[in-house]
Amino acid sequence: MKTKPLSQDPGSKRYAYRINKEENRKELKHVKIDESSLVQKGQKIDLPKKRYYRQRAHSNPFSDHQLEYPVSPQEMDWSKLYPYYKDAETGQMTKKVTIADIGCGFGGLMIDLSPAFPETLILGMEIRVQVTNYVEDRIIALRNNTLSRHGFQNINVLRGNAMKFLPNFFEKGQLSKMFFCFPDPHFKQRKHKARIITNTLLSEYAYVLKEGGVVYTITDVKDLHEWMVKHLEEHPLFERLSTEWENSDKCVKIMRNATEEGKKVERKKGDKFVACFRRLPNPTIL
Ligand SMILES: C[S@@+](CC[C@H](N)C(=O)[O-])C[C@H]1O[C@@H](n2cnc3c(N)ncnc32)[C@H](O)[C@@H]1O
Repeated sequence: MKTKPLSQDPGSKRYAYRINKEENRKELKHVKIDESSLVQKGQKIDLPKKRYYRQRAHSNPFSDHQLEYPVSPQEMDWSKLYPYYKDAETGQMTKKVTIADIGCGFGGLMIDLSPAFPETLILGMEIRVQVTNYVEDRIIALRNNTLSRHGFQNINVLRGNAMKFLPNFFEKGQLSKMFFCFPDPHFKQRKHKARIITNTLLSEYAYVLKEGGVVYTITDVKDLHEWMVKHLEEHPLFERLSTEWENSDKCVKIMRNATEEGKKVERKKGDKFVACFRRLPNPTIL
């Protein structure tokens, strides 16, 4: 007889934990947590525990996942993700997302970028369901636990496939920074097409990035680093930034140490290869 995975077995601890967190998430995901909300009154929300959100290491970016996405950026209701930035009178957002962490994993980068860019909206996009749920729960807890100083209102996560739907979420030239931290290496040659940096995808990234915007990449896999550098260098709308630039940029510093994968590499004393590229101006068409 086939046994149910732990996450679906009503008797398991993980099942109970997930149900409990899901109810909390449903209630708090889209609300502006403020002094009047129930969770206030000095109550802290525990940070989520990763072990209850386990799922497969990879999700096929070519599968037809059941993903929600807007038909165009104008249809996207950002106030659900950043309720703090919705103008109460006009109902309009006061800011747009300008930093994206592509394949954000467990969200460590956003959490460190949040106080470094307190006036900027930052979005993580992640394809795996349970990992996205973890980041949502982490942000709910952090927002609640730093209520008095309005902490972490400027970050959030979306479940989405960045290889398919970025132009549905972002207008042309909307982003100023895109991060690709420790992307899945897809080692085998026949899997290279699943890498998140390819010629075609770079044109989409160039579309959503503003002129002068920056693509940040970091990986511990030398072959992937060389692949990303090669494709970015070959693309007419990107130019590599110097090592001096990298050493003086605060995001590079954060990116080296903030992400969960980066911390793993650090513990194993592995290499970290960094490459950053500036989005060049569009050529004038004569
Ligand atoms: C190796 S992990 C790195 C996570 C994080 N950036 C870090 O450094 O800790 C790569 C992540 O990218 C996500 N991912 C892969 N392809 C994706 C896609 N097409 N769209 C969104 N996320 C994707 C994976 O689910 C995984 O969580």
